Amino acid sequence: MTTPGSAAAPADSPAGDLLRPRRSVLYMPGANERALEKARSLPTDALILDLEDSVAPDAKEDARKRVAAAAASGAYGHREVTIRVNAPGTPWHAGDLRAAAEAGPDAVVVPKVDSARTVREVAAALEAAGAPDRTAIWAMIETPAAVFAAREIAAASERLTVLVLGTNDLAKELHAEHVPGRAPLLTGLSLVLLAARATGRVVLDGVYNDVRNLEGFEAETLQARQLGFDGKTLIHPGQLEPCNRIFAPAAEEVDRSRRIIDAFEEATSQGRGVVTVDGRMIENLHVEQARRVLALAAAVADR
Ligand SMILES: CC(C)(COP(=O)(O)OP(=O)(O)OC[C@H]1O[C@@H](n2cnc3c(N)ncnc32)[C@H](O)[C@@H]1OP(=O)(O)O)[C@@H](O)C(=O)NCCC(=O)NCCSC(=O)C[C@H](O)C(=O)O
Ligand SMILES: [Mg+2]
Repeated sequence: MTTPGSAAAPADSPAGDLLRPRRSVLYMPGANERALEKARSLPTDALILDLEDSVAPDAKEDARKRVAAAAASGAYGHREVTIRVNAPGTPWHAGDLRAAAEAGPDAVVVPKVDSARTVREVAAALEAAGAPDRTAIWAMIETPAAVFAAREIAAASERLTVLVLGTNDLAKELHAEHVPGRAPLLTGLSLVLLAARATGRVVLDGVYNDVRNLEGFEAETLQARQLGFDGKTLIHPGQLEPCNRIFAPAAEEVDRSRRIIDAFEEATSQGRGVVTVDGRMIENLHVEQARRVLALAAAVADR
């Protein structure tokens, strides 16, 4: 499978779809009609219509109907629309999967996945319920067992395209604290990133809970980009602008990428395999990185 974001992946292949920008991925409570309505005009790359933690048990059935109708409505334009079902083992899981299969969202987000077997069971349930081929599985990695099994989880099904960190649950399971810099979570974040890259999957960072603290949010989002995440999951519209900005290639990065490609092409035409740009060594691997930046910038510009 081609690495996500590889400029070489054809646009109409499954790997090509992995180039789709997923800088910002906004959760919204499935029972909140106002939020479902508002999302139609928000500048988010993707939406997670939530049936799990943000919906009270008494509201689950009603939320399922609202979310299925929203996902089937076609009202969200370029935004990728996903449904987060309740976790395997809960009374709502099977019904949520059937409703999602019928609605045909871009993806079904499965929380508390802890093994490859769970992914295979979800894939089989979606098949049995007649889900369209285009409906992918996004697996949430939010337990220590899932972190250790992340590579097998990622490779368990062709439908599985994205790993999503559940950092609130992971911190809870670890008995860890949420601190600036996220030292207690870094091992887990890195293992999931490695699993995603080893299997050619997209990987999204977890949420930042302090919705009024934009300075803290920006610092964490920058860290996520530097670590290698493709985007971040969000809980409030106020987090969209900084997240989209931080995860999009900056103008200087695009300019430098063009210069790297031009300089390397000129060097190879003269029989050289290495060159410097702005005083730094450039080899073919840097050209591949530069092509990926340009492909991502073009995909973002299409928005
Ligand atoms: C966090 C919130 C409860 C804050 O709500 P509130 O204080 O009411 O926000 P505002 O008054 O600032 O809202 C301003 C307007 O924006 C709309 N809004 C707010 N949030 C959203 C949203 N997520 N999507 C769409 N629209 C939103 C409000 O309706 C206001 O609109 P208007 O009426 O026009 O003024 C709230 O933001 C919220 O509920 N967020 C989502 C919470 C959620 O989905 N949680 C579950 C997912 S996170 C998770 O589970 C993590 C994972 O599993 C893990 O383990 O880490
Ligand atoms: Mg969670």
